[in-house]
Amino acid sequence: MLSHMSRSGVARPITLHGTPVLHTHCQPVTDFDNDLAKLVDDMFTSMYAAHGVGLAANQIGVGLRVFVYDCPDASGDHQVGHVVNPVLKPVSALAGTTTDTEGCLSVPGPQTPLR
Ligand SMILES: CSCC[C@H](NC=O)C(=O)O
Repeated sequence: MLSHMSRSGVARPITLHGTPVLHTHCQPVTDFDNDLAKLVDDMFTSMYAAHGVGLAANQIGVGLRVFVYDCPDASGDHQVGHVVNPVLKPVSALAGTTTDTEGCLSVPGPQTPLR
């Protein structure tokens, strides 16, 4: 996989709320092949083009369980990666809390305070 600074992906349009792919369960990835690598590269390029810090595959119209991120952590260091077939689990109270705001590239405009 290329580093995020030298990716050769293609920026695809961001899918907006109301588009069926955003309202349908995404499918697990079963083939870890060049198509997946190209998808991840396109996702990074699309995310950066949209000035985002995270992007799911269905936000560029692909109904697969994949997301990419490039977020500063609490120290300001960028954490960059991609996740395939994520599983959501409750976070321990020991994980601590933080405050920030969050929006969604597929719902342009609103920002919600987080804690
Ligand atoms: C890590 S939450 C990211 C939220 C948003 N990305 C997708 O909609 C963005 O602002 O990039």
